[in-house]
Amino acid sequence: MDGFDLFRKLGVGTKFDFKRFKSDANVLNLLPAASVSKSATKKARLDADNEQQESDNEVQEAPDVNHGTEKHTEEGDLTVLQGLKKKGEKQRTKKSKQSFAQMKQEKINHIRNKNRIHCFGQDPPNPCTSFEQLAATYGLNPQIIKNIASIGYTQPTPIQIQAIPAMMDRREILACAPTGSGKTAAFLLPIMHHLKEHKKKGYRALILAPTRELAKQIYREFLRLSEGVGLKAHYISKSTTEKRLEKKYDVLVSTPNRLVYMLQEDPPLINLSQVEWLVIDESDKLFEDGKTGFRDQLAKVYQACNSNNVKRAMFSATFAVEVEEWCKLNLDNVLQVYIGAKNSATTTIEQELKFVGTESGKLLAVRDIIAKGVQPPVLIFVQSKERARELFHELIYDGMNVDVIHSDQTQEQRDNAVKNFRSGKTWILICTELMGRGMDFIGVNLVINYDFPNSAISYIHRIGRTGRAGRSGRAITFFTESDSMYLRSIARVMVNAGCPVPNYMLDMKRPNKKIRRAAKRVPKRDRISTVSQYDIDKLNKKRKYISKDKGKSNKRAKLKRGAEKS
Ligand SMILES: Nc1ncnc2c1ncn2[C@@H]1O[C@H](COP(=O)(O)OP(=O)(O)OP(=O)(O)O)[C@@H](O)[C@H]1O
Repeated sequence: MDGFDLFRKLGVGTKFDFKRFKSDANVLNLLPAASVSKSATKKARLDADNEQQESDNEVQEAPDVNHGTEKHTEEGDLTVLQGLKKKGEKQRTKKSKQSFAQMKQEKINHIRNKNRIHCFGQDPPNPCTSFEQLAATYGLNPQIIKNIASIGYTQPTPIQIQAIPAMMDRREILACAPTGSGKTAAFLLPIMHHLKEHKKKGYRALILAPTRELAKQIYREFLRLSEGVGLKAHYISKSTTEKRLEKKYDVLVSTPNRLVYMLQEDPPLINLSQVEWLVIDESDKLFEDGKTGFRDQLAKVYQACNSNNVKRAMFSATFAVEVEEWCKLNLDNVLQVYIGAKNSATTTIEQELKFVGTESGKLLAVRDIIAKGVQPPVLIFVQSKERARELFHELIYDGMNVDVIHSDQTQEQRDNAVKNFRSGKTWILICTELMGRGMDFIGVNLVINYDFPNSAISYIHRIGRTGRAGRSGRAITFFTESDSMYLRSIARVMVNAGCPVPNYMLDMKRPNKKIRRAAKRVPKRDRISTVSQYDIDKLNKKRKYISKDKGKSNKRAKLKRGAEKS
């Protein structure tokens, strides 16, 4: 066994620093030969450089390479070594860069998979998994980071992880994430970052929401997150009509209706030409046509936001194909961010369907649920303001701590209803679709769909008032035979969220187009009353008869008086 063989045996699994132990290598005849093949040279070079990432085999192979027959001078060998080193260094840098990029991408993919983040669009920015990382990467104001911490947000939610970096990069986005998953902060934080400080330029960001209550809630969240930053936000209430207010604020939160009214005044009461960010919350709702939607109003607002550099962001818990198509056509290099499956309910909600037979069965069922004990606050959804009033009268008569909110009330009444429910003064709030979207009442434990929702989308939003921000919640949906044709779509939402549903509901035939269209209209239902519909009809008939009779006797009396006068 010669010196080389001995070296080979002992050197298995070790790395040899040729530079440091050059004289030893020389003695053992281990220095590389100039005539070795290209690949062999590369291996030798990598070993010589004591590269950490090299495999043991390669190290083992190195002496073979050096086992040349040619004799060299020490200087010549050194030159070769240096040349090899330079070449190898480049390759190594390239290789390590590649493997670093690959590792980084794997990490990013892992973060996205773990948080069920799906991105569509060119070059999605890297997700940021902590608020500190946002500060480090984008220079988010430390005061905002402080505010986030004092509110109690310890880490970003999945939509915040991906949508905040996107908006920080000034990307136009379409974002869909489940109810209660923190979409509001996802768009407010980047806006605050871009606007930086108060400027007397007029509104630089506009946020639209379908209801005044939601607009006010977003405004309040903005105040909380931007405290001490100096930015000024304004929420348009009915009384705001003064143009001079404009320069005082940086951010405007409004409903489309109110804004369009102000834009259409002559001269317009508001100027939106400075708007840099336009955020549409509940975008699928605002894109709806007709009486319940805001599509026309939205078009007018777009026209008014006529700055060249306006960026748009759409957020909602539910997805509509029309919105996606519009965004693809009209937004610049749009990035679509979806969390989880599209149009799915939050998985922290325990969902239940309850067959109640008839309309009167609903009243019995709701009384029964409450009598068995519920943990307030509780929200009860009905399909119309008339029914909200009717149910309210029934439950208040039972002595329950209940209130009602609907669009026929004054703004003050509505504000009080929300305030009392938020503060815990009211335990049960009866509401219409008005409260269905976006409202964030902390800790709603139970949502009762007294009237069956007329779409899966409406269902997802209604039940999404509970189980927010990772909390658990419960939703009970009453149904009668007349609701059976819409059962299938709700049952599917439930199954997708992991809730048990009887098979027959899933096997039901999909209603045809005509029925689906009809389903969009509010179905006619019997009055909500302890007195049966039969008795109500009988009572109404009797009332009619009495009033007719009264009319007759009044006529007779008049004639009698006339006769007496003459
Ligand atoms: N990072 C966070 N950590 C903890 N809680 C958060 C975080 N971000 C937001 N929240 C809280 O989560 C709740 C829901 O947030 P938000 O109202 O923005 O939900 P949303 O996704 O807009 O829901 P919806 O679709 O119903 O409008 C709020 O109470 C909010 O304060």
